[in-house]
This record gives sequence, structure tokens and C-alpha cells, in this order.
Amino acid sequence: MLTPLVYWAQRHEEVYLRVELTDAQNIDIRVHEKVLQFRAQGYGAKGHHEYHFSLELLLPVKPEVRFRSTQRQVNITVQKEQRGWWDRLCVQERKPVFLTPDFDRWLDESDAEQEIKEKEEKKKRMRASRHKNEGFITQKTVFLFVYNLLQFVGFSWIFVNMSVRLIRFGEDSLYDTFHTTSDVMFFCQILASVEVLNAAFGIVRTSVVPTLIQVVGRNFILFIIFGSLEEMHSKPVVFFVFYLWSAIEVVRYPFYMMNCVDAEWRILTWLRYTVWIPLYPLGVLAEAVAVIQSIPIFDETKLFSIPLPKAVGTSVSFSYLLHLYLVLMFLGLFFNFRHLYKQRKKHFSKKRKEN
Ligand SMILES: CCCCCCCCCCCCC/C=C/C(=O)SCCNC(=O)CCNC(=O)[C@H](O)C(C)(C)COP(=O)(O)OP(=O)(O)OC[C@H]1O[C@@H](n2cnc3c(N)ncnc32)[C@H](O)[C@@H]1OP(=O)(O)O
Repeated sequence: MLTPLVYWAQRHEEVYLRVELTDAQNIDIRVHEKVLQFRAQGYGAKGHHEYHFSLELLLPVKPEVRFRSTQRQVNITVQKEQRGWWDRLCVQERKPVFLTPDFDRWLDESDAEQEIKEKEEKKKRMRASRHKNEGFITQKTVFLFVYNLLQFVGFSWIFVNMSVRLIRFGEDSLYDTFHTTSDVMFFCQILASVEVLNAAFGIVRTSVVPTLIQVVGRNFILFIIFGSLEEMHSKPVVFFVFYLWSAIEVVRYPFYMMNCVDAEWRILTWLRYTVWIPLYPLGVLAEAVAVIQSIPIFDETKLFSIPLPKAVGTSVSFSYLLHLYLVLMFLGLFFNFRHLYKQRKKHFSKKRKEN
């Protein structure tokens, strides 16, 4: 029987053996109490043969043997029955001629202790960062869930209030929408600015620009066109704008709430990624009507007009800016329409792949 070259190293709980045998086949390794027996065919120091060795280890090891055969060697790992540092590998003091320390993995006892400490430190750091991430994810989830819930409650109140009034008072309800719902709408739209920050800080997987267009677009209409002109408050266009805004939000925010808790209601997903198709153009159209209706009022009241130097003239009416804004609105509509179409495609193609 030929004996291969064997390199060994240890840690407090394990013994490592590296058997120099190329393309090892029919590997048979047995451990019984303190004796480890190895047998295999392969290319060793004496060419391609069957190689064998047996080691009577200093102390008992567990019978389970882990080994991995690479092209050049067989790496064996056995677990010590008792954790501790061995003075030598074998019972006999004189080591077998084929056995050599494995200086690639060799550590003395203090270095091995240090290695254990470093491993434990690393595990502690990973546990702490995992807890921190879990903590952050939990805080983020709670924050988003509460935010979406607030928006859902706010827009639901607006939508239901307007629907009930429309049923009860018919056409008359078109004239006092601003008076009955603007406080809640102001709250929701000011709160909606958080969505730009959510996108900017990566709290949600969405881009900043479409969110900015959405929030700036709506708040311009709400605070400038409606909020700053008393004459606009009783116009029916307020009803259409507020109804179209709230019609999407009573779908969008529950969709986000489900997303926060990794849940999904398919009809809600379908609605979230479908109702914007008619609502967005209608919404921007209603907003454009509001802007156009406000132009003569800004011209008359000179509100927000830009004063010019005496030499040049009196002032530039804010309505010039509103004409530019009308163009911006349709550019913003096109940009967000395309963005939502991409989101819809992404979501529904992901669903098709999952089914
Ligand atoms: C640069 C400034 C320029 C200013 C110029 C202004 C010009 C203005 C012109 C345009 C005016 C428009 C005014 C608005 C009109 C109307 O609203 S009309 C009524 C109908 N409206 C709508 O349908 C639009 C509704 N709004 C939206 O859908 C969004 O605001 C959006 C930004 C337009 C698109 O949303 P987005 O978040 O990008 O897509 P989603 O697929 O929904 O989300 C992406 C992922 O992010 C997750 N997420 C987003 N927000 C949340 C949240 N709050 N909580 C939890 N999760 C959230 C979402 O779940 C998605 O995650 P994944 O599923 O993992 O992808």
C-alpha cells in the first residue's frame, strides 16, 4: 500500500487534513473513535495508484467526516469530541513520515483564539446591522403605512363627502366644493410633499421627477389658482378637479398600504395601474380649464403681477406665466403618463412571469 503526503492543522474544535492526491477517485474515509482511515485512487508521489493511510489521533473525534476533493488534493475536516488544543495530532509522539504541518492553515493556540474572537466580533457586527436594518425597515414600513393611511382617510373623506353632496344636492353641490372640502384637501396636498422626500431619500422605489411634477402640479392649482382667488372658490371646475384627484387617490394609497406589508389585492393593483389612464388626462384637462378661467381674474386683480421699472411700464400680469404653465402642464402630463405606462408594464409583466 502506498501512502500519500498528508498536511495537517487544527483549531480548538476541528482538525484539518490536506491529502496530496490529484484526480482522487473512490475516496473512502472512515473514523472510529480515535482512528482515521483513508483510501483512494489517484495521482500521488508514486504515480497513479491506490493510496492509503491510517492515523491514531491523540483524542477522540466525531464520526462525521466532511471532505472536498479538488483536482489537486482532498481536503478533510473532522470535529474534535472535546473542544481544546492538542499538543500533537497522533497518539505516538514520533509523527509518521508522511505527515507534515499545513503551514497554509497553521495557527498556534493564541492565534487560533484570536481568530475565534474576530469571527465572534464579525458575527456580532452582522447581527447588529441585521437588527438595525430590520429596525429601519420596520420604522420605514410603519412610517409609510401611517402616511398612506392618512392620505387614504383624507381623500376618502373628500370623495365620499362630494359624492353624498352630489346625490343629495345635485348640481348645487358643484358650487360649494371648495368651501366644504378645501381644508382636508390642503392637509392632504401639503402632506403629499413627503412623497418627493420619500423618492429623494430612496424610502420608496420611485423617481423624484414624476413625483415632483405630480406634487408641484397639484399644489400650484390648489394654492395659487384656487387658494389665492376667492372668485375661483365657487366655480364648478373645483368639483371636477377635486373629484378626479380623489378618485385616483382612494385607489393609489390603499395599493401602497398593501405594498408596505408585502400583501397584494389583485383588483386593487389592476385599478391602481389602470384608472389613471382616463383620470390623468381628464384631471389635467380640468386643471387647464381652471387655469384658463383664472386668467381674467389675475389680469383684473393684478395679483402676483410682476412690477416693471417706471421707465418700461406698469407691470407684467401673472397671466403671462399661466400661459406658459398651460404648456408645462401638458408636458408634465406626457412625462407622467409615460412614466405610469412604464410602471404598469413593469408590474403586469412581472405578474405574468410569476404566474
Ligand atoms: C420638475 C418640476 C416641474 C413642475 C412643473 C409642473 C407641471 C405640472 C404638470 C402636470 C400636472 C399633473 C397634476 C396632477 C393631476 C392629477 O393627479 S389628475 C388625477 C389622476 N392622477 C393620477 O393618476 C396620478 C396619481 N399619482 C401617481 O401615480 C404618482 O404621484 C406618480 C408619481 C405620478 C407615479 O407614482 P410612482 O410612485 O412613480 O409609481 P408607483 O408604481 O405607484 O410606485 C413606484 C414604486 O414605489 C412604491 N411607492 C411609491 N409611493 C409609495 C408609498 N407612499 N408607500 C409605499 N410604496 C410606495 C410603489 O409601491 C412602487 O413599488 P414597487 O411596486 O416595488 O415598484
